[in-house]
Amino acid sequence: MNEVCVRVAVRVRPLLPKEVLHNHKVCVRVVPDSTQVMVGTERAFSFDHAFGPTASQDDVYESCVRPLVESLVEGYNATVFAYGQTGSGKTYTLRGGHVASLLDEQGGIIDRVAQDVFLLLGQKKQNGAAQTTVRVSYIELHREELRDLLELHTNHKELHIREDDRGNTGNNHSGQCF
Ligand SMILES: Nc1ncnc2c1ncn2[C@@H]1O[C@H](COP(=O)(O)OP(=O)(O)OP(=O)(O)O)[C@@H](O)[C@H]1O
Repeated sequence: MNEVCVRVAVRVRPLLPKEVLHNHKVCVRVVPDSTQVMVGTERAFSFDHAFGPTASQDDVYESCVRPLVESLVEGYNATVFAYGQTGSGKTYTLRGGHVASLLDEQGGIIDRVAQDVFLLLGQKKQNGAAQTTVRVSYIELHREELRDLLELHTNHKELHIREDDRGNTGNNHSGQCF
C-alpha cells in the first residue's frame, strides 16, 4: 500500500432479486482490470479500488482493509467507513450478509477485522511483544442521537462523544471521557 492517507474504494452491488423482477437496469459498471467505473456509457470515474458485483467480501477486505489491520497492530490509527445511499450495500460490506453469522464467505469487514486483530496480536505475543488490551465500542449515531449497540438499555441521553485537545475522540459511556 502506498503512502496516501485517504483511499477511496467504490463497490457496485449486484441487482437484488426484486430489482431484477421489476426490470431495473444496471447503470454503473466497473471497467475490467481497472479501478474506474463508468456511469452510463460516457462518464468514467477513477478510484483507488473498484469492485464489481462479482467481487467477494474477501476481495474487498484483502485489498482495502487487511493492510490497515497490519498497520494497526504496529501502532498506527486507521479508520474504515462506508458511505452511500440507502440500500447501496454499506451494512452488507461492513457487517456481512447475515445477521449473527459466523465468519463465512459473506462475513463482513467487522468480522474479518476482529479475527485478524486477535490473530496478529497473538503472533506478536508469541514473538515476545508486551501484553495488549483491546477495547471495543459499537455506537449508532442517528439523527444526532447516540445509541450504544453493545448496551441497548443505556439511555441515549447519557452518551456523548467528546474530543480532547489532541483530537482523540471517545464516549463517556465506555469510560473514555475526555
Ligand atoms: N455485494 C453484495 N452482494 C449481494 N447482496 C448485496 C451486496 N451488497 C448489498 N447487498 C444486499 O442489498 C441489500 C441492501 O444492502 P444494505 O442493507 O447493506 O444497504 P445499506 O447501504 O446498509 O442501506 P441503509 O443505508 O438503508 O441501511 C441487502 O439485501 C443486502 O444483502
